[in-house]
Amino acid sequence: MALGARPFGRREQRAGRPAGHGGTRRAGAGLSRSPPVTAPAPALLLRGLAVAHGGRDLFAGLDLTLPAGVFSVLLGASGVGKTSLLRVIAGLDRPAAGTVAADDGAPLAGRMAWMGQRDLLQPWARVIDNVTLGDRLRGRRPDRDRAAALLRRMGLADRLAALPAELSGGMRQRVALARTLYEDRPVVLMDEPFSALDSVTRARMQDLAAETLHGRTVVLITHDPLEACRLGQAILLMAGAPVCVAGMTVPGGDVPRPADDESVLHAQGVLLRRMLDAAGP
Ligand SMILES: Nc1ncnc2c1ncn2[C@@H]1O[C@H](COP(=O)(O)OP(=O)(O)OP(=O)(O)O)[C@@H](O)[C@H]1O
Repeated sequence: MALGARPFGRREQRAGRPAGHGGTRRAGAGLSRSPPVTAPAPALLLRGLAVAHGGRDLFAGLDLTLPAGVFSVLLGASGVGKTSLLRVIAGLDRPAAGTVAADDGAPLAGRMAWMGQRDLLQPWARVIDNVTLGDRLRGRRPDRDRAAALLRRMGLADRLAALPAELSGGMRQRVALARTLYEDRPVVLMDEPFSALDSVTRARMQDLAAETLHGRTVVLITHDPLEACRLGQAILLMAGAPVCVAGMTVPGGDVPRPADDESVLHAQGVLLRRMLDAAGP
């Protein structure tokens, strides 16, 4: 299947089905400290976003809709601003202008889980306690059985009592992924969540994430076109300064798509070509 793309443009690139308009919310409210919820996942409405670092405009008047209940995958060259955008969506950074809102009009605070590039594991806490850390911070009783089940599915059944310093980089990343999935939020923001994993483990964790996060609004940053084509239900390529976003046509089929599917392999090739073109000579 051909992978098309709309031309780069600074204004809205709508990815996925239309969504009703809700109230606006200024980013900066911070990530959740409230109890986990299992609730309908909203679309994310980014309107007029402006972000600058060191006198350079990363975003200027960026409008983007991230559709409800599906995986949106962000790709783009190193330094283009993917993490900066995700941090603004998360409310960790405040944009110079613009808003991030849910299309259902309810506040996003309390509905998001965040997995950054750094695993942020607490060095003194054992693996299972790192996974349930959010519950303990909120004064809730941790569900250790659920945490252990997640860790077992991640191949870490024999590491529940280990300290982070006793783990490999890939193991640490899986613990951080388990912590993110454990939070059970309708909106999940993940910055290169599989980057430290070998190919087999990566494919397995992609499968697990697709299954566990089915129906959630997921925004996932990756440098890997195959990952984008396996998981993406909206695939967004960022380029330029200020950033333009191009919505790519996604391969057909449910996610996770098989890595050896002909349409996935074709789409991966087309996407890589687009990334090379966007990077310039
Ligand atoms: N807190 C900050 N202060 C100053 N400059 C920053 C800050 N955060 C990011 N930048 C700059 O903004 C630009 C975009 O950074 P960002 O981390 O968003 O890129 P990225 O696309 O996620 O890159 P990568 O793929 O390498 O993770 C870079 O030039 C970076 O140096």
